[in-house]
Amino acid sequence: MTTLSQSHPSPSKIIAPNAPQSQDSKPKIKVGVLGATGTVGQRFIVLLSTHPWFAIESLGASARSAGKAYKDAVKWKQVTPIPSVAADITVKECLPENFKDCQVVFSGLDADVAGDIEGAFRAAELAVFSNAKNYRRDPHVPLIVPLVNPTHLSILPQQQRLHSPPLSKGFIVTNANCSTTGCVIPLAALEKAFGPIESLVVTTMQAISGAGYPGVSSLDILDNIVPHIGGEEEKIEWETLKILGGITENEDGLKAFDMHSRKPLRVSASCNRVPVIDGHTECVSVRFSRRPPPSPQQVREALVAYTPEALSLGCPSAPRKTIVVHEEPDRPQPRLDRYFQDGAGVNVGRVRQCQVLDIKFVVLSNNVSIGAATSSLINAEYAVLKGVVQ
Ligand SMILES: NC(=O)C1=CN([C@@H]2O[C@H](COP(=O)(O)OP(=O)(O)OC[C@H]3O[C@@H](n4cnc5c(N)ncnc54)[C@H](OP(=O)(O)O)[C@@H]3O)[C@@H](O)[C@H]2O)C=CC1
Ligand SMILES: N[C@@H](CC(=O)OP(=O)(O)O)C(=O)O
Repeated sequence: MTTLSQSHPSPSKIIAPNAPQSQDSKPKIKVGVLGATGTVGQRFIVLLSTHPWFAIESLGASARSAGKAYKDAVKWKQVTPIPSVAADITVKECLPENFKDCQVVFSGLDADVAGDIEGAFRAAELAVFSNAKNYRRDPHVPLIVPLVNPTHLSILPQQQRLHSPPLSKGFIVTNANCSTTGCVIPLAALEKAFGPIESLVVTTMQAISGAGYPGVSSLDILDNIVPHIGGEEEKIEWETLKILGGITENEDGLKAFDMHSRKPLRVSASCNRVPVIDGHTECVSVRFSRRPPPSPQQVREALVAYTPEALSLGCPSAPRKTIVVHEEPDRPQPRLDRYFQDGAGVNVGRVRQCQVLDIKFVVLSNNVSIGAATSSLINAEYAVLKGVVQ
């Protein structure tokens, strides 16, 4: 259910040139993929097969797939062939003892099972980078969009200390819902340049691949729009606050996410499923706290100038251009723009004045790449560079 376009740029074209030599010259870190046969799992396999720091060691999925060679277990939907480094690996059940040679696991697990499995892997001292929603609301688990708030990793020592027994290497880091991710990256750029955003109204047009494989039935989605995606609007509304909020230290010395460390941001989201294979499009309107608000041209310049720490630090999977701003009146479009930079950045267009709030624009993000697997990878790269994963 993914990536049917023929226009994938080669991953080598997006590798940032500034990855520190010290990491490149070290032995590769052995990693596992949980949910390796799924939509997100397949994207992990493609990205990891050429990764400069990580090497695929183990693959996990359900009991239905366990015991089979990966190439026989997976319904491969990528436009490139199954990478040879993964094709003959025997898929295992998602039990920590099957992943004991890994330092890191990436999870593309179905949310029905991700909670228990990821918790068991953390308890077994594995570093877990998850796409699933299960731990996102946990007050000790960072919810990280790597091009926005990687510094929230600083809560991990507390997560490890509060675990019983305390952990030395195991932890869980989550990334956000794919629609939240696409929206929050331009918002972060705007807040950096112009201060707090007071209100946000967002309407999404979400791709079919967001629902995994086999996903939405063809009879439901062809020639149609489905104006409901269960739980999605609520996730966008609270995840945005956790990501853009700060971390404070309470009187008891414990760190806590502070979703309201700034003037509370009011968010209203409306979510729709549309007959597009990959790429979520979102129509966004914002009101700034600061008066007068920035002009559309100032907004365009701020979006283009946004440079996240993940890029300047040298995370190899960080896109060179975090936000591409289109000038054409009919861009971005999923079919034309979703694979630019291998889907690792976001595309913004139609930046203009809003007669109700201040500014409105359209954002397109690749839900399977920056909305899922690529974000997990950059989170892990950042953690390596910060010495959190050794
Ligand atoms: N698709 C997207 O755009 C995004 C998805 N996500 C999240 O990422 C996760 C994966 O999504 P997606 O790839 O779309 O889902 P898929 O349905 O395509 O894949 C689910 C994966 O979970 C595995 N699985 C299912 N049941 C079990 C089990 N009992 N034990 C072990 N493994 C199991 C499946 O293995 P098997 O093949 O053996 O059944 C498969 O590998 C979900 O939590 C989703 O919400 C987040 C952001 C974006
Ligand atoms: N619900 C999203 C994808 C997803 O799985 O989101 P989450 O990880 O927040 O459950 C979509 O359908 O496009």
